[in-house]
Amino acid sequence: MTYLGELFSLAGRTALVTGGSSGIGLGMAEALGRAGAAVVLVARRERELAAAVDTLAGYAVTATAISADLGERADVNRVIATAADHFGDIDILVNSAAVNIRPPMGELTDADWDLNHAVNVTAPYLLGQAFGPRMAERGWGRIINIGSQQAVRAFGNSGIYGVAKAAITGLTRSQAEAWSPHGVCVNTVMPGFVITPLAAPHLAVPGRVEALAARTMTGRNGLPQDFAGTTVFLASDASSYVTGQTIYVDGGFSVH
Ligand SMILES: NC(=O)c1ccc[n+]([C@@H]2O[C@H](COP(=O)([O-])OP(=O)(O)OC[C@H]3O[C@@H](n4cnc5c(N)ncnc54)[C@H](O)[C@@H]3O)[C@@H](O)[C@H]2O)c1
Ligand SMILES: O=C(O)[C@H](O)[C@@H](O)[C@H](O)[C@H](O)CO
Repeated sequence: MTYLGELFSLAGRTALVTGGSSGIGLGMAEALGRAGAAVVLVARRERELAAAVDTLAGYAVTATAISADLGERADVNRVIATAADHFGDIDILVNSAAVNIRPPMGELTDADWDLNHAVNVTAPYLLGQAFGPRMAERGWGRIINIGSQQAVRAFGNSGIYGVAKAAITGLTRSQAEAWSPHGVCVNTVMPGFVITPLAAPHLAVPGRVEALAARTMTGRNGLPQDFAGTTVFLASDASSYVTGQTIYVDGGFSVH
């Protein structure tokens, strides 16, 4: 194998990507698959999942899908119980599924809070609890949790989303402390503003997208493919001494 292959190849690895039917998760799944991993996508809608599997097949990526509502604990448990049936044990876990519930802070309901936490925090926690120890037993693994610049700043009407994203950075550090001694690296990727379906409310506001682009250093908003390199790095042997970290992939948004 070439030097770069030894560092970055994911051949023989299996990755599970939540939110893999759309946006950043789909971009990450494509990157993992094109670097050699077999990919299991988890999201709610079967039609979108099937389309994503087809898209990945176009890049010769081996992929399959599990339809599940990660806000429902029974569904999370089903994912945990069946994930290895497809391509074997999960070596790489990417937690990208999330919801952003946007009423003004004072108008949020208890149900909003519960859903926000179920999808954005509890599901990543439960999946980590299931797969992290198994990776540690096998002596190799990678967990990539998706945070957000909203972990460290208020941003529009999505206050409890920021609470969840701050929790994700803490979860990452605790998982890293627990499993890094056994070859499992755990990191948070922090997007800035990325053009995906989740960002639709911003896209609908005239001038908003341009204003957000101007707040980056690169002068443009993010796209799902901007996460490819960081994802392959964090999923591969190349990152074996990088763990517990909060890694911004945001065109400089967070430091501008
Ligand atoms: N787009 C941005 O600007 C931005 C910025 C910072 C962080 N992020 C984070 O990036 C990640 C991906 O977001 P995106 O922008 O690609 O959004 P997206 O809407 O394109 O994708 C979200 C994915 O999560 C899945 N999902 C949502 N609720 C689910 C549930 N209950 N059960 C199962 N799957 C569910 C959706 O099916 C979809 O596949 C999220 O963690 C998000 O918080 C996005
Ligand atoms: O940090 C973030 O998660 C983003 O900037 C978000 O606010 C999104 O861009 C948008 O709101 C879609 O959720």
